[in-house]
Amino acid sequence: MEYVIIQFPGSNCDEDLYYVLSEQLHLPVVFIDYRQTELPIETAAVLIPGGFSYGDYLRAGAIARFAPIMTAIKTFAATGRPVIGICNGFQILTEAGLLPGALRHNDSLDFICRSQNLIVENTDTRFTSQYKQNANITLPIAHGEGNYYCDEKTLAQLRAHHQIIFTYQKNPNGSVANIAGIVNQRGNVLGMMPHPERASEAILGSTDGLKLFESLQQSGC
Ligand SMILES: NC(=O)CC[C@H](N)C(=O)O
Repeated sequence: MEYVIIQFPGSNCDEDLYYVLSEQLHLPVVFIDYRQTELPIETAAVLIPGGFSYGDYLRAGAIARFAPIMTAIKTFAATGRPVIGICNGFQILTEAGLLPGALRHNDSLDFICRSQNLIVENTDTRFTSQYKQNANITLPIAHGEGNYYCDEKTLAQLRAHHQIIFTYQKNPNGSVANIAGIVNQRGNVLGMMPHPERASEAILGSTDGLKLFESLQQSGC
């Protein structure tokens, strides 16, 4: 089985993800170009990396959602297998309708790049099983459009189904309910603004991100 990293024009965290999965966890990983129309038959999980797909023109993720590979990703997600979108990947997943809500410009209108303290709100997922419930972790954030928005009804549904996975300890961007990461109702699609791949090795200052990929590995993918 292979871990598949999607490369869009403007992706810039694809190599970081590749490094963590292949060099640190010794998992089989392949890159798939956004112009492809199919995923490998042996795909274990799809990872959409951070970056500035299509230069964030119109709205981050708004053009990438029309890329040829997105149809195959939707079909894959519909089978219940795991899809992770990190930062720009989260933006693409909301634009594509695979996750509810939207990512708006940070309320400060500044691009924010710094370490951020988070709370792991739900460890009963295939992405977070290796964390302790309510653990305080530190991951980097780096975004201009990380301000998660959804309406009251959607927020109530997210809460009712325990779909809020990560929250900010101190809200950096105006996100509704301090939301930093969510899953879909079925629990197989995760979107998060912080970057676990940038916190997966001691030399980077934090290894708090590694558990996310270890959780996925432990889930049998
Ligand atoms: N590192 C990222 O993926 C963030 C870039 C993102 N497109 C933004 O909101 O600015």
